[in-house]
Amino acid sequence: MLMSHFNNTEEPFALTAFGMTFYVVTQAKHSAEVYKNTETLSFEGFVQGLMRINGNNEHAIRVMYNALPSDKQGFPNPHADNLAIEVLAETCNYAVMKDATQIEVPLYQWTSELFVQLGQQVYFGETLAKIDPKVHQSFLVFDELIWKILYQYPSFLSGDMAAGRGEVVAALGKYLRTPKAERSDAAWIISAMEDEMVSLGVGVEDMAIIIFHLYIAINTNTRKTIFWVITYLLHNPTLLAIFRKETEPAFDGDVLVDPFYFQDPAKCPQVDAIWHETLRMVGWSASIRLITKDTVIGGKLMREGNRVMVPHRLQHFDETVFGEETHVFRPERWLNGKGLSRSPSWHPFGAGKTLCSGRFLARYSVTAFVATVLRRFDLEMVGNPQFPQADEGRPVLGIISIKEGHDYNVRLTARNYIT
Ligand code: HEM
Repeated sequence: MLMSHFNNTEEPFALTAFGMTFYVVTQAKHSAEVYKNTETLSFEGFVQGLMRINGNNEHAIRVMYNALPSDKQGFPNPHADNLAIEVLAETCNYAVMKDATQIEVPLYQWTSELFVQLGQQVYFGETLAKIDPKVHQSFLVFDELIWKILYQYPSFLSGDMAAGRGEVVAALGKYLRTPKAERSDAAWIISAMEDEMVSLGVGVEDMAIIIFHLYIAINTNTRKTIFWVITYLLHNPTLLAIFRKETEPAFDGDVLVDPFYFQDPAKCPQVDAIWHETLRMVGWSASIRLITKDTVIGGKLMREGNRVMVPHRLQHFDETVFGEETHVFRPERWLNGKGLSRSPSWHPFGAGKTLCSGRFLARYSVTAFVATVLRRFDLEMVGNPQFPQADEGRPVLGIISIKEGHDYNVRLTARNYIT
């Protein structure tokens, strides 16, 4: 009902929920005004609010938003881990091992746990998992309940979310107290952020919360995108075969030797189309800005102190832009040469100054993961599960979760044709 209300509305309008007013901007031309206006509409204001809710003190927030030193060095170079049946069985105690070549796992749980563990290892090395082997699970408890923060639920109703968050922040605190020499396998960005925060006088407790926000950014959306890509492929075996075939040249045997191969739409047009269509179907990105001074957008006066929201998901279902039946997963809509990915209505990663800085890494890691799984395993659904429902009612910061009880089992069988 809310969606149809939005769809029928051309001009920005105000929505008051839980005592807070949001101005909602549904038109691409008006959202461009929002992104361009960095003077009176602030993304930082929104994120700082999040930092406060998650426990950062004012000093830490202030120093994090002062200009940083300009002499930064290069970026880290994350790599993917190898997958094997034995590793799978060892790393997930819920997996049912059928024999030496076959295993069954609940797909959402498996992709989430595995990917968060990989992300954690790439950024924090081995140390964080040694400090708390269950930290990735605590994060997932928090991450599935993050909507309670976005809805500003009172603390007496958010104990479960806060407990998950508390465990991750506590582990990060212990990590930061561990002598640096004992965690030299951390990615450059973690180590550099820590050095800069120390030099700015940020205490360990605050550093842990700040790094927790990075942990969220790294892990929340990629794990879910992997689940949805695999789900769409499993429900369309022809497409799955195409994905596997197109990514084949990037492998030597079962080893991924050229992950950049399938980032190129000219070499892998179908992978490109599947990536975009998945983001379109399950992306719930909405840019939110704090209004720091009365501002007019699309002829509507927006009052200082409130927030303006651009719900990109609505624009992604606009049939005048994306073609017929936008509620149906149809990757071919991206193959029609109309340059849809450059459309002003296409914003799965937000836009403007705060466009997601992880968008290339996200595509790289999701496609590398899915291609590697398909290269090494035959994948099939166990039984005949219904298509999992997306939990559209709960806000997230990017990709939609599944509704509770909608996870389903898949069987992975090691492929033995590989040379
Ligand atoms: C499919 C995966 C992803 C999606 C859909 C996604 C989506 C988004 C969205 C919608 C925003 C807000 C932009 C705005 O309001 O203007 C954002 C911001 C951000 N994302 Fe992502 N993201 C993904 C993956 C990642 C990854 C893997 C990383 C890090 C490794 C990352 C790091 C960030 C950061 C640091 C910001 C804040 C940018 C800023 O303040 O300048 N994201 N992302």
